[in-house]
Amino acid sequence: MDNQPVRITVVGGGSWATAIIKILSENNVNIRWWLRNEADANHIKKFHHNPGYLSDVRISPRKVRVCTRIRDAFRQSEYVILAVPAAFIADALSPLTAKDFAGKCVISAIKGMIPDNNQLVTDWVTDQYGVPADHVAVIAGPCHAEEVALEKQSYLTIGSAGPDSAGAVAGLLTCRFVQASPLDDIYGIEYSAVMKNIIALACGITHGLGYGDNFQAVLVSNAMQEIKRFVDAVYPKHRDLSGSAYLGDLLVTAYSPFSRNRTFGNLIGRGYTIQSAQAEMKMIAEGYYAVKSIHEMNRQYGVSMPITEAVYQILYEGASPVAEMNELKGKLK
Ligand SMILES: NC(=O)C1=CN([C@@H]2O[C@H](COP(=O)(O)OP(=O)(O)OC[C@H]3O[C@@H](n4cnc5c(N)ncnc54)[C@H](OP(=O)(O)O)[C@@H]3O)[C@@H](O)[C@H]2O)C=CC1
Ligand SMILES: O=C(CO)COP(=O)(O)O
Repeated sequence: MDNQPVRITVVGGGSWATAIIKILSENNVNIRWWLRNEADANHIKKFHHNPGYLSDVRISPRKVRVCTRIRDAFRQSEYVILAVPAAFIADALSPLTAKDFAGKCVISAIKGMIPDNNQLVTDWVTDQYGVPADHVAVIAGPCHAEEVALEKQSYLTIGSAGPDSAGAVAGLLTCRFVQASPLDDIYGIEYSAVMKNIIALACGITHGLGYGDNFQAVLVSNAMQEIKRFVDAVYPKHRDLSGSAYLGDLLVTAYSPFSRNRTFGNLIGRGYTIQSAQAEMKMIAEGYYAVKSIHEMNRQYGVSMPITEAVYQILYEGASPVAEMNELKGKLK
């Protein structure tokens, strides 16, 4: 049996990248970890903790080599995991060419869209770097980095077009406290993951405005139908949206105090401006960017999406959260 460690590149220095490294490090791996910040990289090399995110997580120097030059991080790896918010991934990978990706399986852990052209990250990777579709996968499922840090039992779903690569990636991400399973609905999973962030913003906004659990339950059930309408219109396929990669991820993001999107929405509902909410939160709420992409995409599809539209109006058209949610109230059942 081949006992060589699996060689993996992880791109991103935030909470999800740190949590993924913790999961992977439970297995027989050799990780090259790229982060942009030189001071953070030096701190990790010296003290074996990420100073900015999940700083309780120990980074094993035996398994993880930290790099700030992305080409170094890509050298010799079999798998590349992308975990930088979608708005910054093009910038992070800009020194690379298709040659750097040759032969590698690329896995997006990003739950957002490329804002410049409203593209899914997996499609963008294929277009930009020529990675074949059967070498691309996504990491999905209801899983907050903070709970991974605490080793709380969690579940991930690995989506890919080809079941073989999803199975192999699921094996790498299964450990004492995480169970990962493959699923062959890469686009459905990816769009659902993008959209649940928008819904979590709506949950946060309404919570901030003083709406209660009764309203929230109706909001989330209507949201599930809204996600289904959109995903079925964009990528029709028989899929069971009650699975944990869809409904489970919507629930955890809509209700968990760890959610970046819910927290951002809550600040908006409490009267913060977008700039002050962004300044208050160190972390990135993907839904802020995604709602613009989905709104623009929906010009083509014309799907009824009252929740997404309300969030868009509040975040991009200066609509009052009170008035917008008052209007939404009448559209839910
Ligand atoms: N956190 C979670 O529980 C989960 C997150 N995800 C997804 O993972 C992705 C990453 O999110 P997450 O780790 O939470 O984000 P964080 O907010 O924790 O970290 C953001 C990361 O982005 C980097 N960054 C910020 N601005 C730029 C820039 N202009 N150029 C390059 N890098 C930049 C930050 O670097 P620096 O520190 O140097 O500023 C940091 O490494 C998102 O798509 C998210 O939806 C998915 C599942 C769970
Ligand atoms: O996707 C997530 C949990 O599954 C993380 O969501 P937030 O970015 O809102 O924290």
